[in-house]
Amino acid sequence: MNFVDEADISVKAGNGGHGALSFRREKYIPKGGPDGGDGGRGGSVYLQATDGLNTLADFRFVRHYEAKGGQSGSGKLKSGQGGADLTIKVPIGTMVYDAQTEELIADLTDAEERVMVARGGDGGLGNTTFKSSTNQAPRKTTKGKPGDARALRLELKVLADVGLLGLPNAGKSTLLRAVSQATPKVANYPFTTLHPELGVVSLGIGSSFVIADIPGLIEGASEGAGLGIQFLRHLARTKLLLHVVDIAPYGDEEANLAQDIRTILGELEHYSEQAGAELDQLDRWLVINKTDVVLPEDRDRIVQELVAELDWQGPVYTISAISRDGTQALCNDIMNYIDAELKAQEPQAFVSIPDPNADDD
Ligand SMILES: Nc1nc2c(ncn2[C@@H]2O[C@H](COP(=O)(O)OP(=O)(O)OP(=O)(O)O)[C@@H](O)[C@H]2O)c(=O)[nH]1
Ligand SMILES: [Mg+2]
Repeated sequence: MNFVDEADISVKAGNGGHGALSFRREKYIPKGGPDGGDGGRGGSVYLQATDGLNTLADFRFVRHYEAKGGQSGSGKLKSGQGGADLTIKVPIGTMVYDAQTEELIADLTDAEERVMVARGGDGGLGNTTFKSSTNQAPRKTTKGKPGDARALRLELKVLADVGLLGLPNAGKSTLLRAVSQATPKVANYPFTTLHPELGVVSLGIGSSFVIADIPGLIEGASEGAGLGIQFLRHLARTKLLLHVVDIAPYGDEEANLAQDIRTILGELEHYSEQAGAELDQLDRWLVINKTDVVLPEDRDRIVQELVAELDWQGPVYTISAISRDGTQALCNDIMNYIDAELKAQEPQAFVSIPDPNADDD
């Protein structure tokens, strides 16, 4: 499922420093020649791909980026210092477009790949440059050139880190709405969601992940009941499944949450067998939703009974997606989980093992 995260940013390279107008002034040298230095070049702006980011969420916090200007030249032939370049880190796979012309500037597919998106302005020339046989004391200098300014659109195809799983009407789409800017349809009837939808959850700079909402599953889905199970393949590459459960299915006098949960697990196993996927091996957290419709003491009792009946060993969360009660804590834990997973995947530091046969003197 291709979902494109987008961000609009503007970049401005540094202006060049101005050239200096100056003449040598020293004792015993009454008519010193010109000694005005050139201005420094302005800093350029680069985008660089890094594997530490997986969404464009950070660009919702900072939208404008500016590199430093060059310093002006000065007397004694001193050139102005160049402005420092600015390198903006973007996720691998970011496509960079000029927002005005729609031109594709770069497709940053490799780690550390870098592209200049705004060139720093050239420094101006000091008056020394204009000295000639006919003009020994030029007063001419030039100004630094302005750095490029550009509006950019960044696009990134993202994959879901977390998948929402559950019966129809459990509140999956409501949860996605509560924690991201995505606006999937929510309604009080089964099969409101017909297509998978993704949302970026952003918890601050450098902390974001992607959640996928898919249509609800029902018993027999793996045999084609309801909307079938085809959408489960979208969850195959996620790291974590959130199993969303309605704490008090409306109008269902004999609500049996444990049974509801087993139904979904059964379908998950069926699907994994059929498709050769290992969805049933993914980590799964229980997210008991709609806690606002029961009393707190009932909530705790229901959850305790449920965990005991299922012999559930994994994490359990109680939330109200509609009032956003508990959703922040859930997202924080997901972020920590994903960060820990990423760390575990990083190659281990090289360890050198001493050669036991080496001479030891
Ligand atoms: N009281 C209450 N109602 C909720 C809560 N979360 C969702 N709902 C309601 O439950 C109904 C179903 O919500 P959806 O988010 O559409 O459920 P879904 O799981 O996406 O359903 P499908 O797309 O059909 O699979 C809607 O009427 C929501 O307003 C909650 O925390 N509390
Ligand atoms: Mg839905």
